[in-house]
Amino acid sequence: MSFRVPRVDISAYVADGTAAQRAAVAAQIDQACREVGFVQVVGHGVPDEITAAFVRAMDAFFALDLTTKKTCRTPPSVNRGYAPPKSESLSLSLGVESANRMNDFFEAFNVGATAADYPDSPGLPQDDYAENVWPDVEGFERAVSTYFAQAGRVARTLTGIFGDALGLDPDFFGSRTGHSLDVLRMNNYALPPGTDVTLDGDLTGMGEHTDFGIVTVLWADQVRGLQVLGSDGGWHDVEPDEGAFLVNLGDVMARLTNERWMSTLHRVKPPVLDGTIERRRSAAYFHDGDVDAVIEVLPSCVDADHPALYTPVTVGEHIAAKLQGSRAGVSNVAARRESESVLSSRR
Ligand SMILES: O=C(O)CCC(=O)C(=O)O
Ligand SMILES: [Fe+2]
Repeated sequence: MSFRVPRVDISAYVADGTAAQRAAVAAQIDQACREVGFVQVVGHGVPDEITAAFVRAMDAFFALDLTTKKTCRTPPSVNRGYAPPKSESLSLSLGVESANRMNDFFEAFNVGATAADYPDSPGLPQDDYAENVWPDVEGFERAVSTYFAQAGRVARTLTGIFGDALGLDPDFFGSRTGHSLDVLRMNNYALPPGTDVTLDGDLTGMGEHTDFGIVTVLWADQVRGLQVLGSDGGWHDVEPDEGAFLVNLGDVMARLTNERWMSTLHRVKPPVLDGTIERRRSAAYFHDGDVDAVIEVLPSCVDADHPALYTPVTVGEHIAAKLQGSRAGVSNVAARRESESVLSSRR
């Protein structure tokens, strides 16, 4: 069976679609989430100019010299600012050492929702809703913030569809995402000119991982590199369709649905060309949910044949354990179910 990421047009939810049109979208999303965990989403309504200006801003930042970029670093406990190449190891978010004991070579820049963005939720923990650091790049903050708002709007449209697809109370996601921990991670997979990749062995752009939250809205250029683990046990190259966002579910959805929906393993291995890698960029918007929202298996997803696979956890506890792995290098021992699937994919 060939691997394919289904394509779904969500415009019935972005504009005023009829009930029948929306039901058809929800049914397609349900099928994609059960079978693949990744979806090519079109009809999202994000204007091309906003994405193009965002990508230009991202390029301008990554073009700065390393010393300048490093002035935008934050401590590992704060998921903001610049992460230099090899400072993170995504497979440790699952409690698995990277296959070659090398950290991931991507560099990243993170921005996220701050406490000030949620004036109706006083007293949010400062580390989780930290202030952003902005580089001194003309127009960067405006272009990135504009895109951030659009990607967040798409993520919230998607949770509306998820609620319908799962037959939940219309307020289910709204009441768990009023002060959602949202982060936009801009990724640059590039090596300094002249790096001989054969010396570095089996190079990892970004180690195998599942995303942590509810849903991820990914923009990526069309350079190959992203690979998704199929139900056949093989890794498959996936690129976003022209004008589409690649959307995937994170662990919060696997927990809620008792794995009826999939938080699918993926990794990045940029192609090697003439002894070095071809540069690749992506930007992942993570919509994770409120830090204090309790995530427990939906009663509708449990029966005699499907006992609950997870105990309740707050979004904050879950994300903190994951970030301890990827950003601070402390292997996540709580991710037993996920690490088993990584290890079996290596056999
Ligand atoms: O670069 C990509 O295409 C994927 C990035 C990713 O998986 C992530 O940032 O979590
Ligand atoms: Fe990811």
